[in-house]
Amino acid sequence: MTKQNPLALEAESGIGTDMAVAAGKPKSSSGVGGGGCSAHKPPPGPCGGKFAMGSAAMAERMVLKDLEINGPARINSWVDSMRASSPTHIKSTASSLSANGDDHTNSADWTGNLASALAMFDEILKQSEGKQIFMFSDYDGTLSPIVDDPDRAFMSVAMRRTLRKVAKYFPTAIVTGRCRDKVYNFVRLAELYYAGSHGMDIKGPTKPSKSKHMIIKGSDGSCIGGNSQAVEFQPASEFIPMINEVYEALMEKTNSIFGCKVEHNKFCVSVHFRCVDEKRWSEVAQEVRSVLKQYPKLRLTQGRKVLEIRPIIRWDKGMALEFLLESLGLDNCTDVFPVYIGDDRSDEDAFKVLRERKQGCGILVSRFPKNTNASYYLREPAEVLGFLRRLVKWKRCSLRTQSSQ
Ligand SMILES: O=P(O)(O)OC[C@H]1O[C@H](O[C@H]2O[C@H](CO)[C@@H](O)[C@H](O)[C@H]2O)[C@H](O)[C@@H](O)[C@@H]1O
Repeated sequence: MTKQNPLALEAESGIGTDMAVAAGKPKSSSGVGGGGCSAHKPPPGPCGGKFAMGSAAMAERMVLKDLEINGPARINSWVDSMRASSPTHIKSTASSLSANGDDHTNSADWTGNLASALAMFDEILKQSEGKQIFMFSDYDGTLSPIVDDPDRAFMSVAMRRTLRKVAKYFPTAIVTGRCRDKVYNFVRLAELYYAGSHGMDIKGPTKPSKSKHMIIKGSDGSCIGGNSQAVEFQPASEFIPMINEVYEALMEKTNSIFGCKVEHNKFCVSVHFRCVDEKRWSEVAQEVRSVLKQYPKLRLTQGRKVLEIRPIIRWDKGMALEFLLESLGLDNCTDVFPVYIGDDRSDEDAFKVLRERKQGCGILVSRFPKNTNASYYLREPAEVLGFLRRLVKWKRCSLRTQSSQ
């Protein structure tokens, strides 16, 4: 396997940054490389592969981003960007659509763009023939519907039940921008892999699974992978003090903006403006910028009515996906078919990885057409549930057929 260092800066690759973060001098010495950080666990990759580099070495490779900092135009462009990424939905005849007002301004449909993963279900199965499906899913907007209060983004009982069945038949991972503990509290399935904080906090199953997928056989019958070893990885642990500091500062600065909510996601921070009057979005942007100016080693991306502040390391959901495959010894394996389902911009990194690897498939959850690296779409979490149920049903049937032969 080629040993590359993926843990370099976004700025070096020029990928992934949705909004420019104002550059300035570091506020204090408590940032990268500063004391008091939680211990870094080396990645458990079976062959010390491309994820073997420690986060200290990664931090050394950091350089500042060359970003604009001044002028009112800058804030205007932030607000434009916030609007573009979260346009208010104009109520259309499709009355069930977007109670959350962040899909699209028109009622265009997917027809003619991407194919539905439900309609193409048999084709997806055909592609996966003879391969081990590895299920990856985002959480918010994918397994749970988007709601105003991020603390109340519960998954339905049916979704949880189905996810448990999915995990019985396929290695299954939740990959989310959320703090890992928080998403775990929503999902409460110990047999899953979790990659929280946009993949910067990865942990394998904590419960021995009764699953039927742990040993994966190669076409010659040899064992090519399994989850025999514990998976745990935190490539951004040095950033914890900095993230804590930024969280406190953002809480204070946005305190007076009604509806604004700051969420601590351990290795990143989310500033929610879903419930903020649009007239005050520029204030949100202003305050976030004023804080981020002090932290050149943090960057800003956008999700659905949320500004996400995270370390400027080259690490994202796509790399988390690759890391998990490698941890299971499956990264070079053609007998694996990863299926990644997600609704957010950050999920595009994972879709892109699959597209580039020409492996598995990405499924975008969206009611409206978007530019995407995914291969299929599902409209909403209810359709995700339908897809997962079909997958379970199909697997059960094929196992039954196999055992009766
Ligand atoms: O990667 P994800 O699991 O999609 O996480 C991205 C963000 O998801 C959450 O926010 C989103 O869902 C909330 C609840 O439905 C909604 O109120 C918010 O507007 C959405 O942006 C989560 O709260 C954030 O921390 C994540 O960054």
